[in-house]
Amino acid sequence: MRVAALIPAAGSGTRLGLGPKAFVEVAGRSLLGRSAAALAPHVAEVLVALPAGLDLPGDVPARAVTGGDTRQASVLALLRATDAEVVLVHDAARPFLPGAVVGAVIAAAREVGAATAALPVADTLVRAGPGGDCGTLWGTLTPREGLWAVQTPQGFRRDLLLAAHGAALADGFAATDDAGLIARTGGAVRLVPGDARLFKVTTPGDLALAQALAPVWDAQVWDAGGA
Ligand SMILES: Nc1ccn([C@@H]2O[C@H](COP(=O)(O)OP(=O)(O)OP(=O)(O)O)[C@@H](O)[C@H]2O)c(=O)n1
Ligand SMILES: C[C@](O)(CO)[C@H](O)COP(=O)(O)O
Repeated sequence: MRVAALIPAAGSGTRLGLGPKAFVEVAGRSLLGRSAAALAPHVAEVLVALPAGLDLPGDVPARAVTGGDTRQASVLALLRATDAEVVLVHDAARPFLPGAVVGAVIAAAREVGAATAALPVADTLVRAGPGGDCGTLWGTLTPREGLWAVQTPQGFRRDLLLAAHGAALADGFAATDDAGLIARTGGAVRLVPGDARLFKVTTPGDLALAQALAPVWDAQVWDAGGA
């Protein structure tokens, strides 16, 4: 089965505040360039959704489409631009992607039809109510067992994901990720162990962390196994 990597990279990076986030560089390489380079060895083609009017950086070996107003719309544009049987959706904003995670997600997507990298939640989760800067503690979500933090890549049989996007479009339903759209249609999604280094660069604090990690990552001091 032919596998394509789909990279939504059309976000504006509002929370980071440095312009279109996929183009922000960490240790001399854009977030998008890092994500695309990690995926390329595992797939037949790489497709990227970009903000309207922007071109791919020269060092990104990929085909570009124009993204939409939301991540979900950008992924749908990517899905419509490929005929690969299996697609791997990965945020440009997650630049440190171990090859072992890519391989595991592809294998699970082939077997089950849908899969996502995820990590078990290790912190206590609370719901905030009004009051103060962050609110006051409203309640603790228990039990913590069974709660996972979802990462990307997420892998799917393309026909399943297209159908799930079609159903969401028809209902005006918005999800924060593609696995959620599959689950909403009643489809099974396999959770595959992700990696702590696969964090999403969302805030200035995340960017500082990425800048600290990049030299070690680039020196390949760590193996590509899960963490
Ligand atoms: N209309 C959009 C919005 C987001 N994305 C992509 O989806 C991924 C995850 O989104 P996020 O981290 O929220 O990025 P931004 O939308 O750029 O960030 P912000 O919400 O802070 O503006 C990113 O690779 C982003 O480029 C996209 O392709 N199209
Ligand atoms: C897809 C995702 O990265 C999984 O955790 C996440 O839902 C994206 O959320 P964002 O608010 O669009 O960054």
